[in-house]
Order: sequence, then structure tokens, then C-alpha cells
Amino acid sequence: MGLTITTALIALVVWRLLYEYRRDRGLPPGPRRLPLIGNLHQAPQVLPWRTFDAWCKQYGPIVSAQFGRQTTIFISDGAMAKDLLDKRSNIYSDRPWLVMARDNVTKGMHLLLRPYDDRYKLHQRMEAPVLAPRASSTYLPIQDLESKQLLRDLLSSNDFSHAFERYSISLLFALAYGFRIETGTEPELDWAREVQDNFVFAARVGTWIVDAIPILNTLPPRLAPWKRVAEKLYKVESEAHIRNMNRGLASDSWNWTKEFSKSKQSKEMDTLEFAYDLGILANAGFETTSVAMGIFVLATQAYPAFVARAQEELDRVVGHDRLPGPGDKNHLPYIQAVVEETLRWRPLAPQGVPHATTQEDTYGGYRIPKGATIVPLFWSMCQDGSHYERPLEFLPERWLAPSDDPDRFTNYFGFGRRICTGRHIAKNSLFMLITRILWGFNISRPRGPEGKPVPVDDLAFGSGFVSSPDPFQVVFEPRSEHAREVMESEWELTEKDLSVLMNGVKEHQKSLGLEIRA
Ligand code: HEM
Repeated sequence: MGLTITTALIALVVWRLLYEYRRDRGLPPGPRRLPLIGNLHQAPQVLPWRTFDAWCKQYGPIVSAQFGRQTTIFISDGAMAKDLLDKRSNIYSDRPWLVMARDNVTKGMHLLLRPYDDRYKLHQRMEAPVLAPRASSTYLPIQDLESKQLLRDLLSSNDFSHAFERYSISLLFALAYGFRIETGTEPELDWAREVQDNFVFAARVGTWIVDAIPILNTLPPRLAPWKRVAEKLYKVESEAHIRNMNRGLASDSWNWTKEFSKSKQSKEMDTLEFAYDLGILANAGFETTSVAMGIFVLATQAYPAFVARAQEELDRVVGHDRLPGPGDKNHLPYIQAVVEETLRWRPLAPQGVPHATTQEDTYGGYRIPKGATIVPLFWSMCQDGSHYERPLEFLPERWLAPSDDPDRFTNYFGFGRRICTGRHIAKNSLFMLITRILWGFNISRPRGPEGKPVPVDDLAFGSGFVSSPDPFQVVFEPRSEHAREVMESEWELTEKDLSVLMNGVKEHQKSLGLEIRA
């Protein structure tokens, strides 16, 4: 009997070792794996991209690691990432399977986590008309209004994080649901934050046993405590999306909810799936835009020299008597360079958003298995010294002359068929906010007890999937009394009735020949 068990155990071990040998053969190099768990014991919880970057420096620009059942390929080279995720996007557009976040918490309805299948394409077809570049440019009047409020808010408060959050959520909610977040104390902002935090919590690698061993998800809820957690998070999120969708349908202004509800794609979705589509779209643009703006403010403190040059350009091109606007863009090359450098300097998603393969592939002699998670390390690509001189420094000048380096990484909005669908709206927001803030304000740091400016650490960031700078304080001061008056009067005089503005957006889209149904 004892001998039989020993023999069975040895057979099992031999089988497992053979399985792992076959699974790992031909993969890109990487840190040594342990049987069964692979590199799980090395999965970093703090600033994980720094560890992955160090692996790439040690083993090469394409590295493999095994986290439990999941083979993961890290790419630290921008050209390689484009080769695979852009040029071979027919097989590199899936997402890794996150059992807790995708199946349990969002019940398969989170657009960012959806597999690349017909259902995903149905949602993309429904959204595409309102997110295309020409449609995105029609939202400038809403961005104008929200940015004027942001300037007004910064005249009386230095809480820039709150002002950027309010701007971002108000813009997205105006577009998606036809209502604004005017004070930043509305419950909708709290729900949006809660949903965002829950997503990060549910999607965290190494937190949920069921992500490592998916078969456990067949257990009934009483034996699966994670399912009970998931149900609570699901309730919060689904109720928020439904409430917002109902407000969108009832709103008297044109908005995406009404527009999508007239589409033929929406007829193939039930109410909840439809509500999630809008909710995820609105939430995707909320934290990203506000964190990018926080990074810009950090840059003004860590590398203040660029501010004077940007303000000189604004004074020369725009003058002192009006706010800059989108029409000035082509005459403001330095400001455009500041926007580009803000996205590069400290990428807000330092480990990108992982893709997954739907077929086995080979690249550079290595095998990339079907179902592998592909992590484009934005941090490494943005800090690559062979493409960027002094990469850790904020130097907008690097973008002024045309580049003869085709491999310089600029895919801050991702790759191929999964590229960020809100990128045109996002870029317009960043330009509008950055130009107007630089036009109107000098930003400085408060003085510490010894009268010296409180230092900032431009490498102190959070470990989340969207990584924001650690909290720091600054003081916003109008550049002159006249600048204050212009900012105040622009706010006073601007049209604030959202129905008027959104119905104007609708008419503008029609005049461009865009297909408008609602
Ligand atoms: C500075 C602001 C932003 C940055 C840097 C950013 C970046 C990204 C990145 C890196 C991805 C993943 C792409 C990939 O998988 O290759 C993504 C996906 C996405 N973004 Fe953005 N984003 C921003 C703003 C926005 C805004 C304003 C919206 C909505 C209007 C939005 C909506 C989305 C959606 C829906 C996806 C999921 C696409 C999919 O999985 O198919 N983003 N974004």
C-alpha cells in the first residue's frame, strides 16, 4: 500500500515536471521558476513595474515569468511592443482572464476586461461613432465650460486633485448622461471613486486564490468567501451604473445614453449590459485624466524651468486679454510639447494594460504561447535611455524638432485593436487644461517652517494600476490681477446651461455629417 502511494506520488511529480518542461520550452528568458508556483513568490506588490523593468535589464527586452497558471511576457522595448501588439493585433488583442474582477465582480460586463470576441466588437461598434476624432472635437464647448470652472475653482482653492477629479467626472458625465458634477461634493463622484477603487482591488494580481486556481470558482458561495465579497462590489457598481443610465435617458439634453439607446447594437443588450457599457466608458476617463493632470503639476515643481518658456509662448501668441483655446493649438508648439512630455515623463499606467494572445506565436526565435498575458512596460519604454536623453527629466524640448527615431515610444494610449477609445477626448482635455493653467497661474510650493519650499519627490508614486503621484501641496497664484479678472469674467460670461451646450454638440455633429440618431 505504502509503496503504491509512493509510486503514485513520484509519477505525479514526474508528470508535473514534464508538463512544466513542455509548457516553458522556447519561452523568452526570465527569472528562475519554482515548481508549481513559478515566480509567484517574486510577484512584487509595491511599484511592480520597477521589478519587471529590472528583470528586463537583466534578461533582455522580452522576458517571461510564470505566475501560478499564468504565463506572462514582459516587453520593455517600444519597437517590439509595436511589432506584436500593433502589427499582430489579430492575435494579440485579448485580455488576461481575471476571474475575480471579470467574472465575479463585473459579471463579464467590464469593457476593458472583455475578451476580444463578437460581444466586445458589438460594444465597440456602438461606441465608435461618438468617440471618433471628428465627433470628439465637437465636445470642446463642454471642455471649455469645465476648464473655465476649474480655473475659477483654483482661484479660491489649492486642492488641485479635487479640481481635476471634478473636471474629469463632470465632462464624462455630461457627455455620457447629460448632467454635470458642479461642486465635486455630489454622491455620484463618491460612487465613481468607489467603483474605481473596487476595480483596482478586484483586479490586483496575487490577491485572490481563485485567480490562481480558477476551478475554485465552481464552489458554492458559502465555501467561496471571495464570491460574497464580489457580490457586494457588484451591487454597488451595478446600482450606480443603472441610476446614472436612467438619469441619462430622462435628461432633456442629447447625450451618449440616448444616442446609444437608438443604436441597433443596443437592441442586442439587456439593460444591465447597456448600463455597464456607459458606466465603464465614463469611469475609464475619470481617473486617467485627473492623474495625468496631477503629473503635470508635479512636473511644474520638479522641473520648473519649462514653465517660463511655456508662459513666454502663451504671452506672445495669445496675449493677456483672453484665455487660450483650441484654435491656438497650431501656434503653440511648446505647449504641445509639454502635453506630450507629461504623458511620457511619468506614464500614468506604468505597466500598460495587459493584452493576451489568442494563438501561439513566435517572435525573435521565442515561443509566445496561446493565452499568454502580454505586459507592455510603459515605464521602461518611456525611460529608455537609448531613445530619450536624460529620460527621468521633464524636457519638452525633446519634442520640438522632428525625430529621426521611428522606434521612440509614444503609445501612451496603448496598442492595436485595444487602443484607448477615449484618446481624442483625453488629448483635447490635457491641451485645454495645461494651456489655460499655464496662462493663468504661477504654481509654487508652500514654505516649510524654515521658510524654504517644501520639497517634492518626483519619483514617489502609488503602486496602483493607474499610478498617481503621492500627495503633495502647491499654491496656485494668478499671474497678475488682470489674469484673475479675465479668468473670473470668462467664467461669468460662459454659457452654463448644459442642455443648450449638448444640443449644440448634437447639431454640430449633424452638420459634420456624423450619424446622429437621438
Ligand atoms: C490621459 C488620459 C488617458 C490615458 C493615458 C489612457 C490610456 C489608456 C490605455 C493605456 C488603455 C489600454 C490600451 C491597451 O490595452 O492597449 C486605455 C483603454 C481604454 N480607455 Fe483610456 N486613457 C485615457 C483617457 C480615457 C478617456 C477620457 C476615456 C473615455 C472617454 C478612455 C476610455 C478607455 C476605454 C473604454 C478603454 C478600454 C479599451 C478596450 O479595452 O478595448 N480613456 N486607455
